[in-house]
Amino acid sequence: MGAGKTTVGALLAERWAVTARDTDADVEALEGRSISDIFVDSGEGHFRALERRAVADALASHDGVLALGGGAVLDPSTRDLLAGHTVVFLRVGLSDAVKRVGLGSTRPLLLGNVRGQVKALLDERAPVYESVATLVVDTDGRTPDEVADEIAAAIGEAPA
Ligand SMILES: Nc1ncnc2c1ncn2[C@@H]1O[C@H](COP(=O)(O)OP(=O)(O)O)[C@@H](O)[C@H]1O
Ligand SMILES: O=C(O)C1=C[C@@H](OP(=O)(O)O)[C@@H](O)[C@H](O)C1
Ligand SMILES: [Mg+2]
Repeated sequence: MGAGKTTVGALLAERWAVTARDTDADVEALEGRSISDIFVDSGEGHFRALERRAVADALASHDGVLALGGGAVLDPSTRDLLAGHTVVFLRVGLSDAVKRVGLGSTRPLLLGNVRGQVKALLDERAPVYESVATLVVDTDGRTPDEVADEIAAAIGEAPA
């Protein structure tokens, strides 16, 4: 969270003249309620099931840049579906992540103790992110445009 997946995904799609999609937005559109409301009213487990389906649907039908939510790749079946795709890990350190999401973050997993939660999630998830990535890009101290430039330069044309 705060790595810039949603923001950089949209910029990259623009550079490549393809469409951008974001699985969080897909889940919200399908459910007609916000991610926060889904967590509060139906629980994280329900959100993860919706997310798993949204990622599978998008990978099957979408031809462009897809931004995932930060917890999506914790699901083993989602990791399997990503095999064969170009997967970019936007790496972010604690300080920049907290600055970007804000101490008053509305992201449900960060409520209460943003710094502590971000640190715990980064520590726990970094190995998983590295294991699924085909490209790792550091984002600390860089603008979304600079990050998108680096990805476009590393990958070249939009991947098939
Ligand atoms: N490289 C960056 N530098 C500074 N701010 C950024 C950067 N990338 C994203 N942001 C800002 O951080 C916030 C979270 O970005 P977002 O794209 O929603 O991240 P994610 O989807 O990974 O959670 C947004 O306000 C966005 O404008
Ligand atoms: O890391 C996570 O578990 C989550 C990240 C969020 O998306 P972003 O990573 O786009 O903020 C969103 O899917 C949800 O709040 C859970
Ligand atoms: Mg996002």
